[in-house]
Amino acid sequence: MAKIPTVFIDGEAGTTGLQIRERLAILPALSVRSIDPAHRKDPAARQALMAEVDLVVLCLPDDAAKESAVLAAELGDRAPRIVDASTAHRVDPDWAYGLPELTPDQAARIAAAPRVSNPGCYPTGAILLLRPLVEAGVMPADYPVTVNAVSGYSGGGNAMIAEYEAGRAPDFELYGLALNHKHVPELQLHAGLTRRPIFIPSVADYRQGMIVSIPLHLDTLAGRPKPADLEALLRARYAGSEYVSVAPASAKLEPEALNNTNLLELRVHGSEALGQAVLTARFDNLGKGASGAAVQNIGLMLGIPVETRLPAAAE
Ligand SMILES: NC(=O)C1=CN([C@@H]2O[C@H](COP(=O)(O)OP(=O)(O)OC[C@H]3O[C@@H](n4cnc5c(N)ncnc54)[C@H](OP(=O)(O)O)[C@@H]3O)[C@@H](O)[C@H]2O)C=CC1
Ligand SMILES: CC(=O)N[C@@H](CCC(=O)OP(=O)(O)O)C(=O)O
Repeated sequence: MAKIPTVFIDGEAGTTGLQIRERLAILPALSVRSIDPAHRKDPAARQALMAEVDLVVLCLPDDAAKESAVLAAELGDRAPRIVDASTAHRVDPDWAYGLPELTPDQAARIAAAPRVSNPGCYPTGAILLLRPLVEAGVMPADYPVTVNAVSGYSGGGNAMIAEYEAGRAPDFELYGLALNHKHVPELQLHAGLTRRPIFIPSVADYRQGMIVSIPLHLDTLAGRPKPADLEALLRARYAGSEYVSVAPASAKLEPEALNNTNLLELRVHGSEALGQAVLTARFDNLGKGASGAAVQNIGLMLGIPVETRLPAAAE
């Protein structure tokens, strides 16, 4: 009988790690190996476990993720394949960008890659909206893009969750107003933009769920498209996609509808008469924005079927 692949989640006790663990625990096609909690921050213990598994998932702060990638590389022939959930390697050309829907051949690239960098939650939505427009020539690569977004507080990991759940955080706030959010470089690179986009995230007092939105003046795009043309372009691009779909425009949109799934909905709202549109992406920041996406990538890399929804949501 073929050996069942083994996976070690480095950072298993964190927000992203726990959710990946829950999703992987129900899969018969792989086996999760856990580290002794007393040694979970010990580099030698982590490296020893890495040497015994086929794949390691890094659910760590950036510096610790960089350290783990070095620990894995030191193993040479015994190095496991890696999925990194942190920001550390998302614009590194030696790592495959873990967004299978990025281009028609990206899923195959991920399946063959030794090292995969899981995308940031906000860029996942923005790139899926923007890249098809840039590739089609409708949006010039130097277009002055603005991306607005709202996230549930789980996006900030254990520390932010504790602040919100203790009632010490505001109901809603904008942040990243110095315009230097850590997601801008990967958003720009993988959307195919030559001009740095403006990105304004916000966080509100609900646990999880995200909306990314991008306003457009249609007369500034090539060919002066109507909202329906943009919608048709996105529909054609994601036809047949298991997780990404194009939904009808709506007057209102709330961020929690896709929680605990790996689904992502794109919409083109707008008015032909006004020559204006707003593109939106709705998804779970912990699902397609993090753990669901990581499990999707693990399935591609190990060539096994996976359940990307949380077990509680999969019934
Ligand atoms: N939350 C989200 O929506 C998303 C998060 N990510 C990324 O995933 C990664 C993890 O984030 P998240 O799960 O939110 O963060 P958390 O703070 O919830 O979890 C991080 C975990 O890593 C542990 N840890 C810290 N340093 C080390 C170390 N040196 N060795 C081993 N373990 C260590 C922490 O332990 P302790 O708490 O004891 O320090 C904690 O258990 C980050 O890079 C984040 O940017 C990516 C996409 C979305
Ligand atoms: C609400 C909140 O604080 N969100 C986080 C992003 C969460 C995330 O996805 O970041 P990574 O994928 O890069 O780890 C932030 O803005 O820093």
